[in-house]
Amino acid sequence: MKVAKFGGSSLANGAQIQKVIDIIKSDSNRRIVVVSAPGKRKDTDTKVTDLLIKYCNTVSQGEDITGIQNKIIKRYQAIAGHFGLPDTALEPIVEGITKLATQVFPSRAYQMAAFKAAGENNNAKLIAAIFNHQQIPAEYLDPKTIGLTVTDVPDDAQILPSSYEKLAQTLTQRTKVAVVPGFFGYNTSGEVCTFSRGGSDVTGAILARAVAATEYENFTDVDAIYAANPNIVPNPKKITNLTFREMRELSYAGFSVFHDEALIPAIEGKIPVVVKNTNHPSLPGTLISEHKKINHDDVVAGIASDSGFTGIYIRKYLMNKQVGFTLKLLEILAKLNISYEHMPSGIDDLTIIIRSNQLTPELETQIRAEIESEIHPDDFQIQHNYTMVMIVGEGIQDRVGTMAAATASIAQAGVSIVMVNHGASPVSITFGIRTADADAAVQGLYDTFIAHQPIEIFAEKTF
Ligand SMILES: Nc1ncnc2c1ncn2[C@@H]1O[C@H](COP(=O)(O)OP(=O)(O)O)[C@@H](O)[C@H]1O
Ligand SMILES: N[C@@H](CC(=O)OP(=O)(O)O)C(=O)O
Repeated sequence: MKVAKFGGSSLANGAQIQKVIDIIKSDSNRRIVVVSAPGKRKDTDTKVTDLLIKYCNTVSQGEDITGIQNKIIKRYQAIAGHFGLPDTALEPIVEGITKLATQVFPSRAYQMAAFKAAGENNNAKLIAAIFNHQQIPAEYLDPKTIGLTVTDVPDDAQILPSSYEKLAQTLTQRTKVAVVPGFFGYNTSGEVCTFSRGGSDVTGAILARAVAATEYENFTDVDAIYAANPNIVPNPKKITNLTFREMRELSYAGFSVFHDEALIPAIEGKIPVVVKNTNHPSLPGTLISEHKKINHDDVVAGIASDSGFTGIYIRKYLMNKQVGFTLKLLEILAKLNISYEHMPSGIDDLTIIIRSNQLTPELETQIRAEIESEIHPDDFQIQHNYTMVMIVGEGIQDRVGTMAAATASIAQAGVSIVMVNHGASPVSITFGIRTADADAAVQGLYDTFIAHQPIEIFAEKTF
């Protein structure tokens, strides 16, 4: 059995959904279909999820909702119209979207989650109706009915491991194609909680693990995963094969084509993931699996970059002799509910790198005050606008000369490196770069490691 997830770009209008129908018809193993909300029809368009966020804000502010409500309903109407669906098929969708405005929620965060989730939920209902209309026996399945229970975090939920058993029971041995909305589940009290943005990939991976699928197919709008973001490097090379570890690092560091958290269920269940193009489904795409054949000339599989990081820099002489120093620092962050991403350290210096979106000006003031009073640093700075640039490849750690080639190529691009994290992961090296310089660094690394392979590797050394 295969689980096929279709992203917003594959479901943006009737013509795209026709391609989805053809894909489902062409392989009877595709039994579970996970759908996103309708995405952008062209660059200047707005995703339905973003329209729903606006809708929720308009409701909260007590403003006139007619315009935004109609805009959302029209997206579904246009799709239904393309397939000549009867009005009765659209009624529950119109009702669902209209009802949101008057529903009462335990808090603003749950309200926003329910609005966002309505994008995928109504699309799944509509697509199940279209499948049936096109003689594909299909049924819409609510994440609540199938047992997709998640942690109680309205906009960044995680699957509860105990869900897998119920999901396996409810999803296997169905005679019809199951159409499941991506992006959300329910907490144990029955409230909608979404995954983070792009999280329909996560739903697909969870269901694939639950049913021990032979493959998790992730259909999108590119022929493969490229060795660098095509919005940064023109015409990058396609990647045929990646390991789970490589993909996890690349998606964490900015390969937005596949959600980084979606790798976890795939890794746990050893489910091969294939990223394919809905517009060219006969192309092989990129296979992500536990192992891959290592080509010794390919030191680096991909180069990713992600902006939006902040460094908290601390210098404290004899930090290395102080028992519990780092613990004290991390306790301050934990108390303020801040998680960290990286923590490179020297003898007297330490930088904690966090996602900038966790900070508010008030929190920053609080961090400053707590660190000054608890730690008494000799120097202390909060530095914004970091971008993490990462080179990723199996065996990178063991190839003598990789770091030298990487730093030389960043230098040749005229970029200075603010931070390096090498050795923590056996498959990646991370460079902290000023955001204004990040694209130049990515291009430089791409030219060295991907465009002009093979690079000179002096030897391979393992422990
Ligand atoms: N390394 C990469 N390879 C391929 N696509 C990438 C890469 N990095 C970023 N992307 C972007 O990811 C997009 C696909 O992801 P997304 O927009 O979330 O699709 P979907 O709507 O199918 O979920 C591509 O159109 C591309 O712009
Ligand atoms: N619609 C949600 C979830 C998602 O995964 O969408 P997409 O498949 O279009 O990236 C979002 O925009 O975040």
